[in-house]
Amino acid sequence: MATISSSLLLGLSGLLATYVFLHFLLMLTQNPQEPRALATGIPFLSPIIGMRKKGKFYTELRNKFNLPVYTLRIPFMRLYIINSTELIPAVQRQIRILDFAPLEAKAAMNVMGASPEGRKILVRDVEGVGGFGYPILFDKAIHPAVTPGPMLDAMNRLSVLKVAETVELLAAQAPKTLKLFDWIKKEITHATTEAVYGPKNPFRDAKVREDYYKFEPGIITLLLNIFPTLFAKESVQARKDIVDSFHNYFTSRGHEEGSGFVKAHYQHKIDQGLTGRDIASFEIGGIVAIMSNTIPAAFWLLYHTITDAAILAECRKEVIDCCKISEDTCTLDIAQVKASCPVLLSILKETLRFHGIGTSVRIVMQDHLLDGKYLLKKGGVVMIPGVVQHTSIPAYGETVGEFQHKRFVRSPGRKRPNPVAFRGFGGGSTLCPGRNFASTEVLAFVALAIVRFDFEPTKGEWVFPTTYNANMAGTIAQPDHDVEVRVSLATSKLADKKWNVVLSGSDEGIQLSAEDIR
Ligand code: HEM
Repeated sequence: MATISSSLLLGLSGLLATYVFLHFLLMLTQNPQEPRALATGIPFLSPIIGMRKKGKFYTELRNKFNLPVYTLRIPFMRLYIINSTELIPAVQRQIRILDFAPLEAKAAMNVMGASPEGRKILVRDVEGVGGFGYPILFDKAIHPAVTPGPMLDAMNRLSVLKVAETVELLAAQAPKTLKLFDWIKKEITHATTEAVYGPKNPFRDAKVREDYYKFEPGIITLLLNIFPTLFAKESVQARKDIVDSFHNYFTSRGHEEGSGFVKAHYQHKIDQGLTGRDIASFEIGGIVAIMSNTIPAAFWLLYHTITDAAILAECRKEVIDCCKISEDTCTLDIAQVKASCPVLLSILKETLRFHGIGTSVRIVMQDHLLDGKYLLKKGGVVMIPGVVQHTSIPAYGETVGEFQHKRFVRSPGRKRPNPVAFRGFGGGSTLCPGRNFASTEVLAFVALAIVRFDFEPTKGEWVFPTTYNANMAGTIAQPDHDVEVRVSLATSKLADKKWNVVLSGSDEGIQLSAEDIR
């Protein structure tokens, strides 16, 4: 008994000594000018434990301490968490001091599975740019292809055409019971990849589609490099198979018949010196960018539009008002939908706000005094959790916890939400370059679905899907379970018309981020 007690005592004293040591280590290495360190209960470990709560961890700390910015200390790393909307522009202005490129290069290395030569290209210096030239020059290389104008119109025209074909096919089969998320995943994958990759689209092969869906859940394990061959075995194998298909695509010059986007991306890879299978490996990043958020965004936009009869009626009217009706044909120009359906557009933004789980990150390249006040130390990571902004009462008012379909409709006398607090497409140097392409596609999809069909839940009532298990690699949470619906043709004066869906050219983008608002 005496032996047990003394061993226990020894153990407890050891624990206490470690605790005291870590506590002092944290205090002594935390500069008073740095943002205050929080979650220090168990030094260096409490933040890791807290992060298991995902976004809730950051909103709880924001609500409890109400600090503009704070520090989380984890082993060998400082995380600076931004709460204040006003500090975001100060972070985003320091493009190379608070830089995403080194993190992007590291993430790309782990997720894409490039060769040693490809990895070197990701991090090497480029004349006139400096280190990490590959990710830094990437945005510039693809900019013309994804910015409003003829190249983007051509890519979007194809995606609109594919979406219209999907809707036509379902109209021919209606009434029909289907699982909403499953259907959207299939159809958005098809429309998006056809528009980007053209007639030799590797995603036409069902095996490639299945490989992508197997690959996606392992992204975080790959990103953090936690023994991926052990813990993300299926993902690693699926990635290899996707790379094989894309290697064939590029070697048979499939990209030459694809969009301006895939051509520009390919040219960037060649200009930066990539060769062989690395050209296909690096495409993994492009595939994740075009797919991971577009599918859940389309699902939630449709879900929020069809589950409330009043909202559905309002949105339907907006879309029908855009239709040009001749004797037997109904022509819908999606450019008109983008310009003249403010409620539908508002639901898209509210969807991205309400279901947004993304975090913008930057690495501190040299000691920096943020906003002249807060010391950020070299090597630290700045994080802007979208969920903190999206639940901010100062930015969105007391109704912030509700889904308000007209929140983003601009009208005189109504205070508009602070645009900087909308992080659906990120912001600053990492603002999503695909936002116009993706938004046009999902708006077209939902606009057509709601004018052509009625949706009824087979359970008799709508059961709002939870998102507890959402994959944190995405920016929009995926639903935990699917929603089964009975789809029938909508009864309206347009029901027996032939549908002609077009996209006229436009140099105007949609106002999707603070950067788009002039
Ligand atoms: C509704 C669908 C989409 C959403 C919600 C979305 C959102 C985002 C967000 C939040 C980021 C990160 C921003 C940050 O870290 O600050 C991002 C990055 C990116 N997105 Fe999207 N995205 C979507 C679709 C697309 C599509 C279709 C494309 C391609 C055509 C695309 C291309 C990219 C690229 C290349 C980046 C990386 C930018 C960089 O690191 O500089 N996205 N997106």
